[in-house]
Amino acid sequence: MSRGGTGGRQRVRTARGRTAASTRWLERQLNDPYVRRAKAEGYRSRAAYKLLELDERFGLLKGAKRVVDLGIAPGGWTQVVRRRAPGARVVGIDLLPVDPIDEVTIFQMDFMADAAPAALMEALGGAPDLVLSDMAANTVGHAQTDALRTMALVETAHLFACDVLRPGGAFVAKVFAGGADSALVAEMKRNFATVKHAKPPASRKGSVEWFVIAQGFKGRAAASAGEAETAED
Ligand SMILES: C[S@@+](CC[C@H](N)C(=O)[O-])C[C@H]1O[C@@H](n2cnc3c(N)ncnc32)[C@H](O)[C@@H]1O
Repeated sequence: MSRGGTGGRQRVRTARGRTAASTRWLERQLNDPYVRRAKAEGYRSRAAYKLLELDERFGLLKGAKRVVDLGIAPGGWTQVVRRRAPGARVVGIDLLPVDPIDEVTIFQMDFMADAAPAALMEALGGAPDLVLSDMAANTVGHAQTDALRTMALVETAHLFACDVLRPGGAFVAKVFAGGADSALVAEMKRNFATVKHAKPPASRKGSVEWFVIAQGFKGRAAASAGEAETAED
């Protein structure tokens, strides 16, 4: 009886906490110029502006013919790709369902599943010029665990990119807490001509989100040589 009573109070407190959090979220949405712009310009998410800004700075989409979008939902980044690289073949994957986007193949699937890379590549029909990853692991509220889970996604996305990109291609991934860890950056530097970190203006100042931009893929031979070296270390 007393346990039930305490649980009841706990539930009320949790529900109140949730209501306060959703009120704050709603206020932030209403005051966010990127949310208003996304609505006016027909983008599904404010995240679209992050890719637009990264593209302005790094010229990622110029001439892109094949693009993979990891963590595509709800589709803002892919809309940017479709507008900036019309005619590009785009495939995307997400745990969540995504409303269809013209001429884009979308898998509702875990990117970490063994079958995911082959499914993406079969639908793409050739080596991509660009692999994008805006994936973020669902947070569990424990900072270290959350960072590790997101880093696992970035590492897997990087391995995938090195397996499939055409030479000269590029890889962009969301990372947390100031950047990719130093071992991963070193690995990327072996595989790409340039590796930079950026925080586009559309990325909320208070968030720990950054992006790593690796351009000029050196080709699978360089990537495999790096793997062999690491195995011998
Ligand atoms: C920030 S959202 C992407 C927003 C998107 N770039 C846009 O512009 O609309 C991150 C997405 O990554 C997805 N995600 C996280 N882990 C994933 C996984 N293992 N496989 C596939 N998608 C994943 C989440 O479901 C979420 O929809």
